[in-house]
Amino acid sequence: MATILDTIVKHKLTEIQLKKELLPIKYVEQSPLFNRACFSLSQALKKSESGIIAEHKRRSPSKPNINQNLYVNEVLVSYQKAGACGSSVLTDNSFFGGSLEDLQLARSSVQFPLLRKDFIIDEYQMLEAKANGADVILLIAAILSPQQIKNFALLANELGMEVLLEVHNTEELQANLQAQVQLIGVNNRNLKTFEVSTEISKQLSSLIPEEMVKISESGLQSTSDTLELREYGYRGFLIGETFMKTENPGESAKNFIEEIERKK
Ligand SMILES: O=P(O)(O)OC[C@@H](O)[C@@H](O)c1c[nH]c2ccccc12
Repeated sequence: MATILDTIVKHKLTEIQLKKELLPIKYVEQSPLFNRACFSLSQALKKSESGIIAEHKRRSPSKPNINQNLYVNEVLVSYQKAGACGSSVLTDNSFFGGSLEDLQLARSSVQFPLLRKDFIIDEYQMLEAKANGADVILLIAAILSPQQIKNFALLANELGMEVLLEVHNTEELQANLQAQVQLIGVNNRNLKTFEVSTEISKQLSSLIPEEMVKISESGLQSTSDTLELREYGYRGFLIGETFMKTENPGESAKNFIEEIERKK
């Protein structure tokens, strides 16, 4: 049976073909944002006590309505004020209700690292990420070959962006230890079944090379989750729904970060 990931990737392929016809790469590279210097998420996380990367996410395949009533620029400004290290902005439209315009609006609102959260399967999307304001791109091991990950990571680094490589099991991690990536994210959510458990972050932590910043992604609901994972070497915590499902995500992020600082 086709999983949701297969469906998303299939859809992306068509979408990218169309985009390449509408806007060839040479025009993407002419964006005023294309040559700017990027913010470093890995540096921000290393310096931070809380390590929170706060995500803007309206909906997802498993949650059709997280929060559709907010303005991305307002959410992002409040995340930065709350003391987040950076933000992740969903740019997939069909399955998550985001867009590249969201990323651009985010870029014009804040001065901290932005991750383009999408399903990257083609170099075109990396150029597009840079041209629309991203500092970091996500590469998902479950949908790419180790060779693609190596090549994509090199290109992203050449463009001045950092790479967050997302894995969900030992095989995906071990197959990609050669890639030049700055950040490794362990997704606590199995994208094939939607099950969530922080156990996977704990299990994989000791297999991640020291020089890569460890990030635990998804399903994090409380400060005790992040404080416990810090003991396993995690320095970054990617949180979407816990903040976005509230009326004021920035306020939720602020309370979360203040609580971490109090407990430490
Ligand atoms: O909303 P959560 O459970 O806090 O999760 C955030 C983030 O980790 C999640 O949105 C995510 C992780 N990897 C992805 C890949 C694609 C789309 C989304 C994601």
